[in-house]
Amino acid sequence: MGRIAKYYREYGIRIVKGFMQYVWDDKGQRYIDCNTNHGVVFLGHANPKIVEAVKKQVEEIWAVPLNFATPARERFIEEFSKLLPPKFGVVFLQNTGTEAVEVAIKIAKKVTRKPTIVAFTNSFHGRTMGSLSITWNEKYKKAFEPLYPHVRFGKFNVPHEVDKLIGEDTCCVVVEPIQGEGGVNPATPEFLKALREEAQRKGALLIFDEVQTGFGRTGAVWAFQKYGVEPDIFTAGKPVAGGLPIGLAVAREDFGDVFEPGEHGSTFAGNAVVMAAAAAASRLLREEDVPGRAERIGAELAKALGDTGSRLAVRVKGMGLMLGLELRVKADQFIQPLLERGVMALTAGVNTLRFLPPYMISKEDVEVVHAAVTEVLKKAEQQ
Ligand SMILES: Cc1ncc(COP(=O)(O)O)c(C=O)c1O
Repeated sequence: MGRIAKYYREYGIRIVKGFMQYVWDDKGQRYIDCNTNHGVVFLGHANPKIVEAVKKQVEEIWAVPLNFATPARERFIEEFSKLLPPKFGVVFLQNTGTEAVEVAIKIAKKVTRKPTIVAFTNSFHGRTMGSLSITWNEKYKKAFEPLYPHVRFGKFNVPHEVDKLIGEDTCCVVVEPIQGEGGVNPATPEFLKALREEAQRKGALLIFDEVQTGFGRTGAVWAFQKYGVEPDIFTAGKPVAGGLPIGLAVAREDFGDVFEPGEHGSTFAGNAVVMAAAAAASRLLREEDVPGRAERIGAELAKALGDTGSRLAVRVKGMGLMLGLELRVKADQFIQPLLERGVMALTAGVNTLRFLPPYMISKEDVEVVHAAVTEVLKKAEQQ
């Protein structure tokens, strides 16, 4: 029998079931899911409203190429449009976050005809060759060089260097409003405003990568709405189809016809089952005021994480339900002890424990997470 290639750390746990904010292993142990498949399951595991839409679609039709119209895609665009600020009229459908970034870059290159992409320290944009080229951390990309050569990295959150960074050669500036993998680092409003102004001045497009921040997690539907700064294009992915694979770039209306037939494409993009899930997810997000809920319960989780009393804890970072607890020590040593206490978490950067729970996480769950984090930090202090 073959085996699945290994490039992820494994924790010796076999997950067999999930419902809303919880998953269970094959021994019946329950976990509060603050990992959510790196942020994907923000609307909960097997959320009945999404399950219903998927079941119905599976019995009708699964895959239809973008050459033809389908009711599933029509329902998706109708629901998803209600989540878009007026300036954004066009959606480019993909299957993953990294592809969303790739298509955003392709739009910028075609529109501006310039070569250089500006990105930032501690950025993460994906693992295909284009998105990897604008990812900061050497550990992800060293083995695969040479990558796309025309990339200039600037310092994240340093607004006074932005004018030198963005040049006449720049096709686009790509930035996460809150850096996820890089450490849960929110951009400052001054930084995003400086990028907006300078990109405009130099004829470059501003791209916000909202693959991790987007779709309600930060307390707004899109994180940039918290800043009052609008990009030309933004990406989304992870939670948009409730757990099925999706990635998309959303652009200004006038970029809608930028590609000639053949210049861009993707076999699975717009898959009917994914579209049905994404339509249901978009509707649920609006009807249940998911961003509002993320804001309120996120404030409680942030307070709890800031209240461990441990001298190993530095500070809580992030917004809504995208939260990091920065530590004085490496964070990965705490993932296994937290699993043993029924909490799934992630790391971000080297020293940050990251929490990306579903929006329906309860006050009782927050108390369990607080107790588990407090205990594992206390135990580490004593060693
Ligand atoms: C900001 C950001 N962009 C892009 C990606 C890549 O997404 P995917 O793994 O779906 O390709 C990620 C994944 O973590 C991300 O956080």
